[in-house]
Amino acid sequence: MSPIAFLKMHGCGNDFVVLDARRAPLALTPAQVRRIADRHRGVGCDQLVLLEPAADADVRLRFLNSDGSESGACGNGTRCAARLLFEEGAQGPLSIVVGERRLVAERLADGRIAVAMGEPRFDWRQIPLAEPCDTKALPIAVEGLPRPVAVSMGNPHAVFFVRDLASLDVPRLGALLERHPLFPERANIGFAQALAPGRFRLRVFERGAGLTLACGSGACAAMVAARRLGLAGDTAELILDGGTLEIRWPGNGSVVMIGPAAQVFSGTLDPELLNDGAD
Ligand SMILES: N[C@@H](CCC[C@H](N)C(=O)O)C(=O)O
Repeated sequence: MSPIAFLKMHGCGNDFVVLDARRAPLALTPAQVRRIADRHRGVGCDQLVLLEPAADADVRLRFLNSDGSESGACGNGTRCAARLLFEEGAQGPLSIVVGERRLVAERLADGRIAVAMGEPRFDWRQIPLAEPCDTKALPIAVEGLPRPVAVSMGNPHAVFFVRDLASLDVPRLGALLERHPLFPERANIGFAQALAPGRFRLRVFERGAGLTLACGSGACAAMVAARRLGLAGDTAELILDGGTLEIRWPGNGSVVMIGPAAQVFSGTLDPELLNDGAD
């Protein structure tokens, strides 16, 4: 196998290995994904972003978590891929296909990327949940936490609104809740604290990647959940460990996420890293 070029990018510290499969198809096994994402023996990242050709859009994106699993959404990864296309000379707005969803990305005058992430879903089957229940207050009772809100942004999220985020052991609680029996496909677990009207502190334990510095779809889910509970208006600032995202959602239609996307370095993957006998 010949060396494969990659780009290292991040959005608010949520980091990605970006691989371009628009001209030559690239099929990676979960074990290969895990080796590339390994922070000691590979390049290291929270997710791999695969750019693929799309007949009726600018690009199709696939997102692979560091544990090798695939996700139907990744907000920060979408902004990074959009930035790459803009750097290549594409003129916005960009049409981006992710699974069944069609997203739209634009570059703002201040350099930030805005992505219309599609409509949030609230039906228990769409999250998905293991059984019918009120998605505004899931029947999960863990260590005195309030009941979480469930939202699908193309991937499953549960958001807990807490009083004191700093006092929570997010890695431990996240790992416990990601695999709660109510989530047949596991879930991304967000912990949000209201700081002021329209401002929230948020930490997300991501399905398949653990605690990350930022989760774009998690920020969208938290804002939508806050609005559903009457805790937010049409826009909110979500302050994550690695930076701030602005989220807009007027109560219907697509959720718009605005934030930075950065390029860090480029390189080539040694074919040995992709050798499935290398573990
Ligand atoms: N970091 C992402 C979300 C990546 C996928 C997620 N871990 C999942 O499995 O659904 C983001 O910025 O949205």
